[in-house]
Amino acid sequence: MTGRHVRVAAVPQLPSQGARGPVVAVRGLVRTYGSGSGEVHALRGVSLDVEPGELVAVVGRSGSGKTTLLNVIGGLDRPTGGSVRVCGQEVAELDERGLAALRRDVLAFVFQTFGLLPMLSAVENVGIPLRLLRVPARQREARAREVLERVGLGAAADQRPPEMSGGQQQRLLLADEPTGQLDTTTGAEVLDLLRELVHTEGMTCMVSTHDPALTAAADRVVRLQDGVLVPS
Ligand SMILES: Nc1ncnc2c1ncn2[C@@H]1O[C@H](COP(=O)(O)OP(=O)(O)OP(=O)(O)O)[C@@H](O)[C@H]1O
Repeated sequence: MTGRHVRVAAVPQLPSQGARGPVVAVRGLVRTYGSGSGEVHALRGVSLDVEPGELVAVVGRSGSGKTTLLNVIGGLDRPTGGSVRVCGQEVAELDERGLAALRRDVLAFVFQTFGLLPMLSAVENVGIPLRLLRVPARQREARAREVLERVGLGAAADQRPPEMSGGQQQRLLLADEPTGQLDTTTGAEVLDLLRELVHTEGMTCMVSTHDPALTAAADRVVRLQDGVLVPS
């Protein structure tokens, strides 16, 4: 899978993040692609709650609907039926401005590699492709700083992307196979950072993964099979 693209729609008024109840409440979620003989039933009635501060791993075979589930929860894709509430807000009711506000204030996405990993500093993010090429750490950092200087971001090198500054509690991180294409060491680092965000900063996190180490670290594992949740 690849990160599919953002379609943004506006209820800028999001409910208070201090509100009680689950961060994510999914009910009878259906997502069907195409029509007629080409219909694909990616999600066929999924219901699920994610409580504040939980790290939930979504597992299942390739094509079982993991990415679709995260994309619909994050408002990157629209449901065909059912309901998704994030911090009490029905995501399908949000228009472009509302979804933009949701992303700014409540949730963050991590896609498979190469996207910005919100928990890493700018210099670490820029260094990811070099890391995958096994460029040694010092060289990697020097090159990443040079690139940031060149684009006028030298001063931001050690900052994390602002939307993840950690100032807010009860933020939702949706991560689609965050360790999918990383080597074991880098994958373990990302996993440590995820744990830290959830356990010390109180974030709520849903990850889709095929990675047993990530599954083992989760508070709860939910399994998708052909678009439905099955006992894991
Ligand atoms: N935009 C789309 N148009 C048509 N079919 C799609 C689209 N997005 C997903 N699908 C189909 O929906 C089903 C679920 O796909 P999805 O990417 O959610 O699975 P996944 O569990 O994330 O797989 P992977 O582990 O390979 O990432 C698959 O059959 C896929 O081909």
